[in-house]
Amino acid sequence: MSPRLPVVSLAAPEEEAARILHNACISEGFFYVADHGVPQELLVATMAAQRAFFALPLEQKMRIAVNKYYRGYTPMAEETLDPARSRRGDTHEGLYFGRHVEEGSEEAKLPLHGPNQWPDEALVPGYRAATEAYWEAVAAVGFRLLRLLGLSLGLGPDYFQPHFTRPMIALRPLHYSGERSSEADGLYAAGAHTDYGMLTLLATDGVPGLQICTDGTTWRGVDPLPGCFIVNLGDMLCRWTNSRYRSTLHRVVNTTGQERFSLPLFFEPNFDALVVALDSCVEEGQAPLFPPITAGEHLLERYHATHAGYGKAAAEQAAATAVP
Ligand SMILES: O=C(O)CCC(=O)C(=O)O
Ligand SMILES: [Fe+2]
Repeated sequence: MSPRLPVVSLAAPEEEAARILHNACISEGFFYVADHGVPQELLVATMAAQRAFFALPLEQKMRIAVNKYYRGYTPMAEETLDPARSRRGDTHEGLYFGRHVEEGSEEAKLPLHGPNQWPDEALVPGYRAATEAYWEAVAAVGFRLLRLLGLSLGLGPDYFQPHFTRPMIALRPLHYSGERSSEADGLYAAGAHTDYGMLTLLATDGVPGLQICTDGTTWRGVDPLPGCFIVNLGDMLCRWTNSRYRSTLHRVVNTTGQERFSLPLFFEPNFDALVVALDSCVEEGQAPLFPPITAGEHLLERYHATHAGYGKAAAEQAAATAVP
């Protein structure tokens, strides 16, 4: 059995939790978060709502197909997370929900910002209420982790806060089909990838499938730990820390023939947050490994590379916001 990932308890004193977090971030880049305060009933209700939504006929789901703000439904195989190794799209469908941004507002001119699309209340009663409550509760856990991240880097608990005043937090309920993955056929539930952003907070329905690769060669399964989130770092935090903190390669492989549901929440900064290597992470006399980039540009680049439907939506949005 592979050694268990580190556990960061949010009930521990912050300095102690930050130490454990630091060690996890420089080694596995994946860890569990315990004592997070999100009620189990809320998780259960949100999972049940997703099951009900994904069970709808495709035609109903397509009524809220992903829009130019990148909110809404993405059908099976729309995403290919590892185009180099995949021969078909990944065997999952999903939904994107972000922070609500009013249509026509200044903020809605930014790519990825706009109103969410919700399924018809009559078709999936309680869906919106559960999903919104879950979004809020898990985003709050993200803010707790943000304090610990600042502390873990010796920058103080409030260091990252100013970059998260209009955050691009996105919840993405996922449904994986029961189709078995096959490396030989280039078929994955979710192809190997690193996450794009800052932090990902994941809850699953307990069906195994998530695997991580920390040494460049071997894959090991990450089992869900009851009552905990699985949290990992994305490339944005890797850039910010000049690769001190790791964004670890992971994938989802269906070895059981069972369907699977998961709820990743991508905890991302403001669109215009400048992601530039922290001085404390760059050796004297050395150049940073990555040029500065805004969080928004970075995310757009990455979404573009993996989503079939996204190029069109992004182009539409860019054309709509272009200054003549
Ligand atoms: O469903 C999972 O276990 C992982 C999903 C994932 O890696 C992602 O959405 O980025
Ligand atoms: Fe991921």
